[in-house]
Amino acid sequence: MSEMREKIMGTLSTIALPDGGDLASRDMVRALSVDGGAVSFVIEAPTPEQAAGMETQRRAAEAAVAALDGVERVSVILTAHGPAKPAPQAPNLKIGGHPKPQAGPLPVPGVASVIAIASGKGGVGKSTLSSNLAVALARQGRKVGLLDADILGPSQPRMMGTSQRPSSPDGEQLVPVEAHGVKMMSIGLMLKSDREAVVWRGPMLMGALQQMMFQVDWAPLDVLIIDLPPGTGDVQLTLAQKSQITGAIIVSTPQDVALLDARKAIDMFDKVKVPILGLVENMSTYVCPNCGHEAHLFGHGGVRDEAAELGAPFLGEIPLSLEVRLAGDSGSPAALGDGPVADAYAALARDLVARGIA
Ligand SMILES: Nc1ncnc2c1ncn2[C@@H]1O[C@H](COP(=O)(O)OP(=O)(O)OP(=O)(O)O)[C@@H](O)[C@H]1O
Repeated sequence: MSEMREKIMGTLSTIALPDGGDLASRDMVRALSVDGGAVSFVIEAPTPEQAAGMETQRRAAEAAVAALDGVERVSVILTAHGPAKPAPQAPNLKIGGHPKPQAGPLPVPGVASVIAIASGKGGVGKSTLSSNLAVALARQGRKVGLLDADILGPSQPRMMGTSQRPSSPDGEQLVPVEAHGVKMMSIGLMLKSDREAVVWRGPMLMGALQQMMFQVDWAPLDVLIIDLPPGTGDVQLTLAQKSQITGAIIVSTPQDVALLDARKAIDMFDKVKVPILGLVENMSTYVCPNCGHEAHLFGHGGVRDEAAELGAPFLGEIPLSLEVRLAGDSGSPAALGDGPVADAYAALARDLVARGIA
C-alpha cells in the first residue's frame, strides 16, 4: 500500500461509527483512489438504512482527509451494500409495452452527458467496458449512471454485483439501484431470477428502453453510460431517435472479423447522426501472469489503425486479463482495484473527463 493510502486509511480509522468501530476497522472503505492530490473513495454501509444515517461520518471523513498534507481535492460517496428493507409501496410500474409517441430526441432530464457503448459484434466486451468505465468515472468523483440496454441479455446485475429490485414509491418513476457508487438500471433487476428469459417482441423492447431512459430518477448525473446490445438493430435506432445521445464509443477486439462489424456500427451511428467519440481496443495484449511474456492472441493495434483511417479518436486499449473476467463474474469490476488493468480504465475515464465528455 502506498504511503499516502496508508495515511488516508489511518485517518479513516479515527472516524467512529455510532454502533461501534470505525470506518477502517468495519471495512466500509471501497474504491480508494489517489491521483496526484485528488482523493476519492466510497463508504459502503451494510444497508441503505444505515447509509442514510451516516452523512455526518461522510462529511467528517471528507474533512479529515482534506486536512492531510498533499491532498488537494476529496470526493467521498456514501453507498450501501445490502438490500433495502421492502419498500413501503411495492413497485407497481409495469415495464415493457408499446413506446409512447414522441416528437423527436429528448434530453434525459438532469443528465449532462449520455454515452452509448456499442460494437458490431457480440462478446467483444461492451458490458465489461461499460461497468468498468462507470466505476472508473465514479472513482474520479463523477456522478455516474449505468443503463443496461441489452434487454434480451442483461448482464449488468451480475457484473455490478447487485440483484436489488428497484422501487417505485409513486408508481410513476423508478428509483435506480446503487452499486459501487454508480446508479444503475437493468431489466435484469426487474426479473424474478437471473434464469428468467425476456421473451418480448420488438415494440415491447422499445417501450421498456424508453421507460428506462425517461421513467427512472437518474438526476443529477454528470454522465449516463448505456450498455447497448450487439449489432445495429432496433434498440440502437430507438435510442438515437428518442434520446439526445452525446456520442458513442465503439468497442472492438483487434481481429479483422470484429473490425468489420465495428465499421458497420460506426456507419449506423453516422446515419442516425450520433457522433463517434472514439474506439477502444479490448482484449489487446495478454501478459502471462507466470513468465511476463506478452502475446497478442487476437492481434494488436488493429483498432488504432482503424480509428486513424476513420479519423476517429483512439481512446485506448484494455489488456486481455483473467482478472477482468473473474472480477466481472464476481460483481466487483476490475476498475475498483489497483494495477495495470484498473490503470487502463482510469486513463480512459480521465481522458473522457479531460475532453469534457464525462
Ligand atoms: N479485457 C478482457 N479480458 C478478459 N476477459 C474479458 C475482457 N473483456 C471482456 N472479457 C470477458 O469476455 C466475455 C464477454 O464480455 P462482455 O459480456 O462484456 O461482452 P459483450 O460485448 O457485452 O457481449 P454481448 O454481445 O453478449 O452483450 C465475458 O466473460 C467477459 O468477462
